[in-house]
Amino acid sequence: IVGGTDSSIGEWPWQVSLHIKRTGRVQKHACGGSIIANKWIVTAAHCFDVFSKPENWLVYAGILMQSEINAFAPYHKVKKIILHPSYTKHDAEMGYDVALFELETPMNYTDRQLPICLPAKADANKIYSSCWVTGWGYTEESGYISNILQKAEIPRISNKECQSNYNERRISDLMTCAGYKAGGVDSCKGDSGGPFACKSEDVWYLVGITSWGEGCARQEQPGVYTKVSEFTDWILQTIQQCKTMCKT
Ligand SMILES: COC(=O)Nc1ccc2c(c1)CCCCCCC[C@H](NC(=O)/C=C/c1cc(Cl)ccc1-n1cnnn1)c1nc-2c(Cl)[nH]1
Repeated sequence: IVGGTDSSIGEWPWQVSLHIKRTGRVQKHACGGSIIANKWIVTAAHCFDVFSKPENWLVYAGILMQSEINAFAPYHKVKKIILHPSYTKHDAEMGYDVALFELETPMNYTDRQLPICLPAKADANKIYSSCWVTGWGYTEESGYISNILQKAEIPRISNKECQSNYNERRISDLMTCAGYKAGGVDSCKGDSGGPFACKSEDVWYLVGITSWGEGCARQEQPGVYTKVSEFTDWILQTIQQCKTMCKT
């Protein structure tokens, strides 16, 4: 996150850090993700373009700092990775950039690890009071992973305005954009897969999944997020849960 500030413990309890572990190599943070059920994480499909085997992934929940991750830190193993069937590999800019992780063991909820609600399809054009991006990604375009989870409030912009900023690409209705005209605040490398969360009447909804952008925090180059309300049906069908949205 560029232009953000440090989060506090339990501020974003749905945020997880997805680590890659390859034999003979040190594991490292690769993507963000969001808890939506005790066995299910939602993230970006492009996170698996390179590392697509479940056994290579470790899920860390309930943490604020990457330095909390050591040999004794608890993590969840991944049983199954489900990519959206319409996602095309190495092409997040075409959309459908959404994937589900099924955990081998269900996590127990604590005040540091809790699910975020999915927006209803009917809420596709809902106006939210405030929207935030969070993640351990680079804090500068050519930077490095942040130790402390960063947060930044970023306003959504219309797809019309977003399309005008990206005229050589197609900003589809399955995407939503966020950014400041002057730039300066944005998601960046290592944040992808993480949440773009918006609050409405004291309930937080997963409105977007961090997907792509042209550089980080550049002016008139907003961040592009998978529009979750367009995928809520697919997500619920895939995790075979009843149709009720979570209501806290
Ligand atoms: C110490 O550990 C590390 O440094 N880890 C580690 C650190 C970093 C990375 C990895 C590992 C690779 C993950 C591979 C799959 C993921 C590949 C794509 C991914 N993209 C993003 O996270 C965000 C993009 C993005 C999103 C929005 Cl909304 C706006 C602007 C964006 N940017 C445009 N240019 N930069 N950002 C990425 N992630 C990384 C890079 Cl490098 N690129």
